[in-house]
Amino acid sequence: MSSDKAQLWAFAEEQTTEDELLAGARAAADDLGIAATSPATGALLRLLVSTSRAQTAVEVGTGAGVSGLYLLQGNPTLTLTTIDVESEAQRCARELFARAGIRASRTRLIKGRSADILPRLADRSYDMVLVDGSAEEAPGDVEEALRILRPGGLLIVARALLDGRVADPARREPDTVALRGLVRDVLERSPMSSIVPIGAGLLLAQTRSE
Ligand SMILES: C[S@@+](CC[C@H](N)C(=O)[O-])C[C@H]1O[C@@H](n2cnc3c(N)ncnc32)[C@H](O)[C@@H]1O
Repeated sequence: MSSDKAQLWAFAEEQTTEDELLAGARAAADDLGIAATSPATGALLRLLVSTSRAQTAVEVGTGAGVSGLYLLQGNPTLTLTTIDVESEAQRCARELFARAGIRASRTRLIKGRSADILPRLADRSYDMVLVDGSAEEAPGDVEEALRILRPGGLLIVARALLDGRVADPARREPDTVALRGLVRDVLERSPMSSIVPIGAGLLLAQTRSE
């Protein structure tokens, strides 16, 4: 990355200030070895929920709840279904949502692997799906996300550029290869799509309206 680009990226990341709740959740994620959504990415997620007036969202990768709280802040009537394999992470997220004053009825935390849980969710039922679990499982998660999204719904893949690795053709690790293929595939398939180099990269695609 040129130093100009690095400076731009750092500037964008520094513009979002987080309150004590989010800062505490970020520290809890850190203690668990979980990379929480960056502040600038969180702010964009919140804005996307708000502007799209999403009512129903699904998240793969609850972590300690950082991205979930940003989503929930975007619309006071949003309900969030969030999936993670780690019960300790979900315990932190549940506490965070309670401390933030989120009514329990607005969240459904499901412990399990995305490949087992997503197939149980109904077709064409959700306004937004955020995929932020394992990079190698992201292609399968995206297929399920496209099935459960309603027409005109929004698919978001976090960490889609794995920081800079996806953009570097010399990098051939399995997770890098999986995400490189996924980014290309989603951008080709969806006329309403974009890759945003914020945080570790955010891939956005709107499903076709009917
Ligand atoms: C990058 S962290 C998510 C961070 C979270 N979205 C945030 O911003 O705070 C990835 C999370 O996905 C979970 N995970 C990884 N693979 C998964 C899978 N296949 N199904 C469900 N959860 C998974 C991990 O346990 C971890 O908590």
